[in-house]
Amino acid sequence: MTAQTIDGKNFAARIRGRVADHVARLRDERGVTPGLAVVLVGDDPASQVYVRSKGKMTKECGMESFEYRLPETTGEAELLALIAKLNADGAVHGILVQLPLPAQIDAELVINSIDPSKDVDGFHVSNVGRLATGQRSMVPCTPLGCLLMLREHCGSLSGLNAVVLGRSNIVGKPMAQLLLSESCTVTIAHSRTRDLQDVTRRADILVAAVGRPEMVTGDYLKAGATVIDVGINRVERDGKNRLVGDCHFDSCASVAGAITPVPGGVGPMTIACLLANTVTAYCRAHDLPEPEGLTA
Ligand SMILES: NC(=O)C1=CN([C@@H]2O[C@H](COP(=O)(O)OP(=O)(O)OC[C@H]3O[C@@H](n4cnc5c(N)ncnc54)[C@H](OP(=O)(O)O)[C@@H]3O)[C@@H](O)[C@H]2O)C=CC1
Ligand SMILES: Nc1nc(=O)c2c([nH]1)NC[C@@H]1CN(c3ccc(C(=O)N[C@@H](CCC(=O)O)C(=O)O)cc3)C=[N+]21
Ligand SMILES: [Mg+2]
Repeated sequence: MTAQTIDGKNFAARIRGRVADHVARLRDERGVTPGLAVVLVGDDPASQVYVRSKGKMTKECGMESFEYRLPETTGEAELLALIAKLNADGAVHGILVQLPLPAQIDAELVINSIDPSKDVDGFHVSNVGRLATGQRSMVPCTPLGCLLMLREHCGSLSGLNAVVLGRSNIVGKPMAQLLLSESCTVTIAHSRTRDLQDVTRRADILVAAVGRPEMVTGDYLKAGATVIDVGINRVERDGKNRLVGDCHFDSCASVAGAITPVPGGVGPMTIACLLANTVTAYCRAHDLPEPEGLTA
């Protein structure tokens, strides 16, 4: 038996199409254009790729893209001043500060200085708290993308056993919150979890976000499980640089019912959800109806 591949690339393109439709309607009916500001500090090559890709897709959806590239040596005060300016800018509806930040900058302080209503990453402590308490919030893009794929593939998630592998603030924890809101029975596993395979083998849904290339093999899975592979790991194989997930695709695909590939799975969905969040932020700021099916 071999698992169905969940095509995140195709799904993401459909989401961007719906975002573009919504943006076109805002322009035609109100003469307005949502704007997204992306701030990159330093010159990490992978971050540059993502930021370029985000800017390109923002424009393709008809929105305004504002890009800020600051040197690696940028001070905290300078970055805070830029964010204060973007918070006050009426043309900017979403603000994303690319992580990780250089060591001299306190990332927590910077994130919490973003106006929560413009925090399209959903990392501000106010959005984290609102998500955890079931209040309307901006939802982190990667977990939101995973949720949309799961809803599309599984329908109702109610009562399913979900195991989230990883407990980071940007993926694991918000993913667990979203699955809990869908009435899954949620287990969060991490590096101190004992008998990990016994835990993951109970999962109807497994979300892998560990940052360990191909760690999850078929032995970790219950037959027929739905596997969402968040991992983005650059490895050298046969002298070539390749991108692999946290799951060993072939061995997982022989046990799972469905699985997302890397590349072409969660990654493109993350960017699509960033664009969706920008439109959602615009609509909330102006008391307009938000796009349907693109929020948690
Ligand atoms: N597709 C996308 O859009 C995105 C992809 N990513 C990718 O997702 C992956 C995870 O990212 P992120 O959450 O930021 O990573 P972090 O490094 O912040 O967190 C990794 C988590 O995995 C746990 N872990 C590490 N090793 C093991 C192990 N051997 N067994 C069990 N648990 C383990 C850690 O446990 P502990 O807490 O105990 O240390 C930690 O909770 C990375 O590959 C990253 O590149 C990230 C963001 C977006
Ligand atoms: N403030 C902030 N918000 C983020 O959302 C954020 C961040 N910082 N820092 C880095 C991580 C990582 N991330 C990815 C987005 C898209 C792909 C993506 O599109 N991946 C393609 C492949 C791209 C390639 O070939 O490199 C794919 O999986 O198919 C991957 C990873 C967002 N992140
Ligand atoms: Mg830092």
